[in-house]
Amino acid sequence: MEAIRVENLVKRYPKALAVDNLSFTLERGQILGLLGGNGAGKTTTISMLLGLLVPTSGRITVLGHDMAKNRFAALARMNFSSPYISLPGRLTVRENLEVYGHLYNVPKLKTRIGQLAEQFRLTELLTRPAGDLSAGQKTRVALAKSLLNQPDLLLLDEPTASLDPDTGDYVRTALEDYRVATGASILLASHNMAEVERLCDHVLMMKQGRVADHGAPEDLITRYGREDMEEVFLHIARSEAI
Ligand SMILES: Nc1ncnc2c1ncn2[C@@H]1O[C@H](COP(=O)(O)OP(=O)(O)OP(=O)(O)O)[C@@H](O)[C@H]1O
Repeated sequence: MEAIRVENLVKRYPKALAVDNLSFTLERGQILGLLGGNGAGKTTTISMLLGLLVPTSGRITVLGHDMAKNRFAALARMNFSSPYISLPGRLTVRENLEVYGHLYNVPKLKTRIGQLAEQFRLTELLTRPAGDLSAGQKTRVALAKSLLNQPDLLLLDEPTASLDPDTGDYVRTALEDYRVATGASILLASHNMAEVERLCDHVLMMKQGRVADHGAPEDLITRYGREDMEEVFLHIARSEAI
């Protein structure tokens, strides 16, 4: 059974067809990269996978559950981080993690928060209001929050966009370790092609809401006769074809 199965997914806004008949699967234990230029439909797709947006049509199955009928069963076993969703700013970092921990019914919450604070270098920040943190510090809190319930499926929208190179590298290692330790599946939307090459087993290149191409990063690089995923991305993004 796949972690995610998306079939003929469509999201039509009044003035934009954001997702246009999208189909893909994420195999268990794999990391799938969702790539595409600005406005390609990545965030809209992730929002539908999370049940935050209702699809215009199509079907989403997450961890065996049809999201239209049984999304709470799936949501309990998944989590996400996104720069577009901010944590309550007046609550401290610890209070934020406690609120989410209770929502997810996390056992031994204090210990879990301590582990994640250490892992994401947040220990010194636990008593600070979340709203006062820098962009990179907020990102680390969002990542800690995303692992609170030890999800089987993690949806990450540009997880390292605001991190300095050292912290970005550290976070990528943490995500790899989490996947190896738990067998979790990860969907990763990213504009960082070096990150995609390092982390992703498979990538899906979106353009105007559709799949422009897909494959393992090394296969795409060979197929397009390029040096790296940055070049493959530019080639697909600049070509006329979808
Ligand atoms: N709430 C909304 N209402 C109307 N149109 C929207 C809304 N959200 C997104 N869109 C449109 O849907 C399309 C896809 O946007 P989306 O945010 O999914 O792209 P993206 O691939 O995540 O882009 P980026 O890399 O810039 O974050 C765009 O044309 C955008 O203008």
